[in-house]
Amino acid sequence: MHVTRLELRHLRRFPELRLDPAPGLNLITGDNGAGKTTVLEALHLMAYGRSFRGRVRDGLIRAGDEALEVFVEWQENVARSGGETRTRKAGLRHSGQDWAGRLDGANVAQLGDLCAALAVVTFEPGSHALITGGGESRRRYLDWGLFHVEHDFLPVWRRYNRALKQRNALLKARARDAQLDAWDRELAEAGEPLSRYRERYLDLLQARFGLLLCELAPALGQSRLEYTPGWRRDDMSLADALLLSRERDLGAGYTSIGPHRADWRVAFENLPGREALSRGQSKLTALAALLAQAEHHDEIQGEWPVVALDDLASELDRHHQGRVLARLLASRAQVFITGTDLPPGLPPEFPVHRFHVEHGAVARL
Ligand SMILES: Nc1ncnc2c1ncn2[C@@H]1O[C@H](COP(=O)(O)OP(=O)(O)OP(=O)(O)O)[C@@H](O)[C@H]1O
Repeated sequence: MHVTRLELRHLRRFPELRLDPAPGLNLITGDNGAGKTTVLEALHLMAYGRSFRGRVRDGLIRAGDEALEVFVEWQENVARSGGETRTRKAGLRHSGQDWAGRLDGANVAQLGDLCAALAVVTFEPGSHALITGGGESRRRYLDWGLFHVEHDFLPVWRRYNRALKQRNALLKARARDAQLDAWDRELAEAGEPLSRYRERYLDLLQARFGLLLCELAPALGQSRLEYTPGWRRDDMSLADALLLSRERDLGAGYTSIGPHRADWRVAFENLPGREALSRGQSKLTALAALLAQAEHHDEIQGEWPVVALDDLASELDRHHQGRVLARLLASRAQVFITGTDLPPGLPPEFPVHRFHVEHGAVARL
């Protein structure tokens, strides 16, 4: 899949901006504060419904404006049609309170519909949190992959989250057992398959992740991805676990166990745990996880997601940059890289499409 047009309005410093990227490697340069990251942020916003730099109400909308708008047009392979492509278009308007989305000319009821249509893998300065941060980003990682490769996943995910919201509201209101029984059943019926999807997906990434990490950070040795379901699944069903935790949950006012508490971790042969990773090593581990996901997407969907690498040169040394870029070039993925200059790890023979951001505008070099 590759983006052919990206337009944004009232996003951070830009009143408006349009970028017509090429397939392959797109390099966006500019001075500090020029707005390079904002361009990737716009793409990420469309693909995830959120920024990687905080909430919309925390300054994503340009000062003095009411709402931001992003428009993306992209080409994607039509699955199993022998190389046929189609053009897709999505638009998003966000005021901080309300949002409205359009996909291929029609309004969408859920932001998730946009996220499921446009696949973007983003690696940015905060991406090490995937390995060293809290479990939410790791659950989101699994769910993102599943949205894109498993058609039946989204309804299960929505059903689970709706049931969780209802159960939590009832717990807060200290509802009666009969009411809670119904939502426990619903939560368990959605939560069991949700958990199996996630575990199987992580398992499918296992081999690719191991190879990528060996290539990117050989000193870390062998590694394994390990899943924890969020309740003692080996001992009991989710329905039983919910019943067992009901008293405690009524006291706390929220559901303390279940797939919304699931997590995964990387177990290293040569290290006691993630705490022993250097910052650079945790970045490389996160990158291996993201690239494993992108490769898997390619295997299932027949094409790579768009890859957005923010400030690559400050994240990786030139040796690692070179390896990552060589791998991406071989994949034929569309890649966006931002930086104040050409990344030092970029081999001179690489074909690159260059853009420069300056004074609130972008120019093709
Ligand atoms: N809500 C806002 N309204 C107006 N301007 C904003 C707003 N939020 C951020 N900005 C400005 O927009 C720009 C955002 O820059 P961005 O982080 O995209 O730059 P960059 O080129 O990636 O910079 P760096 O190289 O320093 O990482 C900055 O100049 C910032 O001051």
